[in-house]
Amino acid sequence: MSAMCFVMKCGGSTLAALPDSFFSDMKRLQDEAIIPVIVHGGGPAISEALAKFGIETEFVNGLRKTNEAVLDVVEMVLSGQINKEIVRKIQLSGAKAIGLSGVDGSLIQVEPVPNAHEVGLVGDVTEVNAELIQGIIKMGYMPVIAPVGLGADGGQRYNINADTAAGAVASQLGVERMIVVTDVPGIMKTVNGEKKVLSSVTVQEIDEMIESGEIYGGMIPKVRAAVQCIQGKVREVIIVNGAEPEVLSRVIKGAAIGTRIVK
Ligand SMILES: Nc1ncnc2c1ncn2[C@@H]1O[C@H](COP(=O)(O)OP(=O)(O)O)[C@@H](O)[C@H]1O
Ligand SMILES: CC(=O)N[C@@H](CCC(=O)OP(=O)(O)O)C(=O)O
Repeated sequence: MSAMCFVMKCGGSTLAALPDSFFSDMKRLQDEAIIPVIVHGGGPAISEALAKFGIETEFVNGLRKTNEAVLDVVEMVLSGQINKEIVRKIQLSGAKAIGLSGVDGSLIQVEPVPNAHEVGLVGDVTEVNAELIQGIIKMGYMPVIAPVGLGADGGQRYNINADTAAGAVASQLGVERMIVVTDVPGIMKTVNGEKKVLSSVTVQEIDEMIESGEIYGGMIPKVRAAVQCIQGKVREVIIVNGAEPEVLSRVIKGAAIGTRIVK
C-alpha cells in the first residue's frame, strides 16, 4: 500500500469529546492525499447499552466476555450507532466516508482467541480484505471500520478488541504509521513522584511497564497491538490525545506529541 495512507484507531473513551476541528483536520489530510483509514472502538457505549438491556458484562484481561446476547448489542452499537456517527461527522467536515464492519465484504476474518473458554465469542484477526479498503480509498472515500469480524465459516460473528483490529488492519494494509487516539496524552510514567508523558518507548520498556503495573487496563491492548504491528511494515505507532488541536496533522508532520512506539 502507498505511504499516503495511515491507520487511525479512535477509542470509545474519546469519541464523544472529539472537537469538530478533529474531523476538519482529517478532511485537510485527505485533500493532501494522506488518507486516514479509521478503526473505531466504543467500549463505554456498549457497556451503557448492555446495562440498559439488563445484560451483565465483564472484562477478562481487557476483553469483554461475549456471548450471542452480548454480540447483538456489540454489533448494534459498533456497526450501527458509533460507526454511523463517525461517518456523519466526517461528512459534515466536507469529506467522504463509508462505514462498514469486518462483516461487510468479509473485511475481517478471525479465529477464536486462545482464551475463548473464558471470554467466549472474541476473535483474533487472521485476514483483512485489503483490496476492499484500497477500493474504497480509490473511490475517494475514507473507510470507517467497526471491529466485528467473521469466523472462517463466514457464519459466526465475533467481537474484536478495537486496538487489536486496528493493529491488524495496519499490518495487512502495509501502512507505515498507526495513530491511536485516546483520552490520555500518551503513555505516562511516574518519575520522581511526577507523572510524565513518555515521548517514545521501546518494546522492552513496554514489557517492563506491564510487568510493574505502570501500564494497565485499556492501555495494555494498545501497546500489545502496537508491538505486534511494528514487527512488520508499520514503522511507528503513536498514542495521542484526541482533544489536542489538529493532533493528526501534527503527528503526520512529525511534531513531538504523544508517545511513539518504534522498532
Ligand atoms: N501508563 C499509562 N499511561 C496512560 N494511560 C494508561 C496507562 N496505563 C493505563 N492507562 C489507562 O488507559 C486508558 C486508555 O484506554 P481505554 O480507556 O481503553 O481507552 P480507549 O477507549 O481509547 O481504547 C487511560 O485512560 C488510562 O486510564
Ligand atoms: C473483545 C472486546 O473487548 N471488544 C470491545 C470492542 C470495542 C472496543 O474495543 O472499544 P474501545 O476501543 O473503546 O475500548 C468491547 O466489547 O468493548
